[in-house]
Amino acid sequence: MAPLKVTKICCIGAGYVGGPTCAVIALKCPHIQVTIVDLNKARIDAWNSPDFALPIYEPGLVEVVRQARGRNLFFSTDVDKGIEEADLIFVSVNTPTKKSGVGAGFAADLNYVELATRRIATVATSSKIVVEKSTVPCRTAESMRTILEANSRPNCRFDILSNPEFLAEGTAIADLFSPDRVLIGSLQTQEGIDACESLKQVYANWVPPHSHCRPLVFRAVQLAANAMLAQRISSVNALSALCEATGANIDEVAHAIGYDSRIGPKFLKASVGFGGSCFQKDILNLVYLSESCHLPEVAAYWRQVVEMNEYQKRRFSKRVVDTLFNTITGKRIAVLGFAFKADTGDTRESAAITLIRDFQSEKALVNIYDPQVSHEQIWTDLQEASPLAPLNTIKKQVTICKSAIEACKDAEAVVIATEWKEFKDIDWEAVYASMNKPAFVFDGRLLIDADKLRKIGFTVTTIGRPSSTLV
Ligand SMILES: NC(=O)c1ccc[n+]([C@@H]2O[C@H](COP(=O)([O-])OP(=O)(O)OC[C@H]3O[C@@H](n4cnc5c(N)ncnc54)[C@H](O)[C@@H]3O)[C@@H](O)[C@H]2O)c1
Ligand SMILES: O=c1ccn([C@@H]2O[C@H](COP(=O)(O)OP(=O)(O)O[C@H]3O[C@H](CO)[C@@H](O)[C@H](O)[C@H]3O)[C@@H](O)[C@H]2O)c(=O)[nH]1
Repeated sequence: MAPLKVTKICCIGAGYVGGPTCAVIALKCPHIQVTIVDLNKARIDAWNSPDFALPIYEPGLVEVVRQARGRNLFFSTDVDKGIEEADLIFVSVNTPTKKSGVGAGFAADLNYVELATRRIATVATSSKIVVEKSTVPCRTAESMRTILEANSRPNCRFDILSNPEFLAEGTAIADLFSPDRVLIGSLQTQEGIDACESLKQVYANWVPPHSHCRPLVFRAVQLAANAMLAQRISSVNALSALCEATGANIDEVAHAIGYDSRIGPKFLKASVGFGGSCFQKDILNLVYLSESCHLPEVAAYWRQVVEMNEYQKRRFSKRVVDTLFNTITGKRIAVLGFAFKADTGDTRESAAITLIRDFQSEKALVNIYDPQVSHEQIWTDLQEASPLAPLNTIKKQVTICKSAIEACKDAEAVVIATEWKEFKDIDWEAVYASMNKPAFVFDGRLLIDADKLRKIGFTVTTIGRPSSTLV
């Protein structure tokens, strides 16, 4: 039998991966009906909102949804109908770090994957290709297969594929339009190979053959890729501490290192610490996998990447306090940026959350501005970071502002926590005029022209460079 030609796709999970990924599939494959389903009604309503106020901010996403929605792209809370109608189903649900039980704090919580799989088994009355898109540990496909086969109806077969997603937030649409690679894993049976071919044909609508559809040999490849990327940042951040202590400049060091073609120039930007929903979670997962395989030295090696990241955040907060004459009690600090990186509204594991919690515990007053993160999200994150403090108490210390200029007014210090381009172009003369003196700027993202700001009168502290008095 020839491989199935996919005509209807369902994606379970309308989040940062499921939404953009399947919206792009719909755009590029007008002959395929794509339905993205989620249990979260508010999220689906936002995807369907008449004014395209989508639940996710991603450059280029609105344009994609605008073209495909209502044509061959649909968003729905009717999970069962989506499953029933589809011939290929992406499982793109969240896999957060487990909070309790065996592996708490390290292992991935696979409960959402299992629930989605069980739902497919319960609802499906015809054969399906089920694609594991979420980041999951090795052998999850086998578990899914066991659940599906144990519960399937007669004449209903399920072929399971692994197809990890490598998009980065902020550049998701560009990454999806031109992926570096598409990996697909399947059983090496004729049915598995055919299912793989069916998914390949979907991607072949826009991904050039040289970059697509390499067979997946090791499901942990995504954990490995993320661990290597995060390790690069922790390495450069460790060097940034040395640069601050010795009088070197991390940007110059990174630039020089990047000329070595074996190292390359990308992902060498020192920062206040990496964030996002993936790096920490995936490394902790790798630590767990290493420990489960009785490889404690390997586990310790990867754990150190996360510890260095925590150290980097702590070090930065301490530098702010030290520079402001060893106390920030009652002082107003403007934090510019709350998202974990620029061009996203996502705040998961954002370094800004840790910095603000540190400033709060030093009894500072904090003004926050971010161009994309909702106020509601900021309050939720701050409450989660300080669970013992009532929200009202937090609100007495923290103010969310409508612009960077407003946040900086009457502040003693400005802290750049996210590299939003607009912070580069602020009227820094006006900011200086509105601040208390001496006016300090702490650049946690190597974003601003420190010399220009010093000329205006600011005392500038930049990650990976010695303090201004030494420059
Ligand atoms: N965010 C990224 O940049 C990124 C990139 C690559 C891979 N990943 C991986 O992709 C997966 C999804 O990540 P995300 O950031 O999109 O998560 P997310 O939390 O933004 O979205 C997951 C969605 O799944 C929904 N969901 C959970 N269980 C469901 C069920 N049984 N039925 C229907 N809907 C259900 C949730 O309501 C949520 O809206 C994770 O495994 C993650 O590690 C994420
Ligand atoms: O030189 C750098 C590059 C990144 N970062 C920080 O690292 C974090 C992660 O950035 P990035 O990797 O660009 O974003 P993510 O959306 O987390 O994407 C990562 O995680 C995804 C989920 O697994 C993968 O699909 C992507 O390939 C992988 O890059 C952010 O806080 C960045 O600010 C730095 O500090 N310095």
